Amino acid sequence: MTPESRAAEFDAADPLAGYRERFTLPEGVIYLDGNSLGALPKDTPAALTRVVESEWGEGLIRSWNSAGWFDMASRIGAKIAPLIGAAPHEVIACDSTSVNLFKLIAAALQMRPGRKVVLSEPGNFPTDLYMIAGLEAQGLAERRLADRDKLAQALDGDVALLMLTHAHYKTGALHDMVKLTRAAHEAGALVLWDLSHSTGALPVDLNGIGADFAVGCGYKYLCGGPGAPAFAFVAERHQADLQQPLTGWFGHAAPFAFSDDYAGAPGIDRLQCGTPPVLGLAALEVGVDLIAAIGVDRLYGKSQALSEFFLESVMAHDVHLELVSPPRSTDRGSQLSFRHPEAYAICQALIARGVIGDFRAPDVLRLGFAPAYLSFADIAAAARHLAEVLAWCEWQRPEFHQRAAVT
Ligand SMILES: Cc1ncc(COP(=O)(O)O)c(C=O)c1O
Ligand SMILES: Nc1c(O)cccc1C(=O)C[C@H](N)C(=O)O
Repeated sequence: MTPESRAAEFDAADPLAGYRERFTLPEGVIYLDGNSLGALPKDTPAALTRVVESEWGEGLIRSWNSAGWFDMASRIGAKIAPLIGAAPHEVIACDSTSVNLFKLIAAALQMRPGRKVVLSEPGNFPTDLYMIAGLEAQGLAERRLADRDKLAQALDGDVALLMLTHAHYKTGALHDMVKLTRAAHEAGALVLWDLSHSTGALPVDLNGIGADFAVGCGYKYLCGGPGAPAFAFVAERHQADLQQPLTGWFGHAAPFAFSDDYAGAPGIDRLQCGTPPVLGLAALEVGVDLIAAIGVDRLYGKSQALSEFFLESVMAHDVHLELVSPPRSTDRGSQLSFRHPEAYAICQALIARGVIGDFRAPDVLRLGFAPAYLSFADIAAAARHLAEVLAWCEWQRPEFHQRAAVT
């Protein structure tokens, strides 16, 4: 049986197959980069048009109240909450992941006086490490990096915060959230999870594991669009004492009292800073609604099946690439990464064939399997394209070696 005929059987039995129609996917494109920028939900343009033409155009400033603009950040946060095992009042959609990291690292440091170390791992997503560096330059933090198998040992009495990305951006390798959260708490440290590559693709149970803080992107599996607002989670038990450093007026308990003195809002709203980006939030809400309607457990099941089927299909074509993702689907996020010295050119050759994956320096070809809109036929076709690119050394063509600014 060819991968294509197996794919036809899988697609026929796939309960999520119908959701593909809810997304705009260009003809001739197999999109394996939904882990970087999620596809466009078909309902998004109309939702944005409504917000622009009716709420902004007609409602003008009245729409802050009449169209619910004031509550959007917490309303969308509450919709993200069940995807990550949080209570509705523990999540807010705001700012970028980088900015939310800054706020929560600083808040955590303040909650652990006498401790300055923020522990993470080398090779974590750069912005996570850079945000620690920024606080280090202010004299507020001390960065400590330990390889993933040595993290538990590195948790000593100086560590204020353990900060890790659940699904690694490059390899997809998952951390054991339960074990590491427990180890950090036993050492008296707090824990901040970056869920950028998990949210909307695999289930996470923040309250079940007793996590303190979390952040994540809105533009990946949540399909909120380029530059979509991110989200932040603060466990209820920390909300009353949380002091975040970006004390803008939208995080004030009474912004329209216009007082000279800052007083943080009582709950998760304290994490807000300036005026929320209403258009970005409007697009994010459509993506979150759609992903929540499909259900994260079903998405996870399909994501595992897609990546397993991709591996099976490339093997059927006798392709042998070095897999840098964990071989078992239960140990990885919704992606597969392969190492090859010519990974960049291979990625470009695939893009020229309409298979959009991405390259992560220096030598990783990363293929994301966003389960909401990919079919098994896509996977079979992508595997065949990869096999042909390699067999025909298509990547050797000089045009595939010219590097673009954004990869
Ligand atoms: C793990 C992780 N954290 C953070 C980010 C980015 O954060 P921001 O939205 O601030 O660019 C990304 C991707 O860009 C990511 O993969
Ligand atoms: N946020 C991105 C951007 O503005 C341009 C290009 C890529 C991105 C990404 O999201 C990269 C992504 N976080 C990654 O895992 O590599």
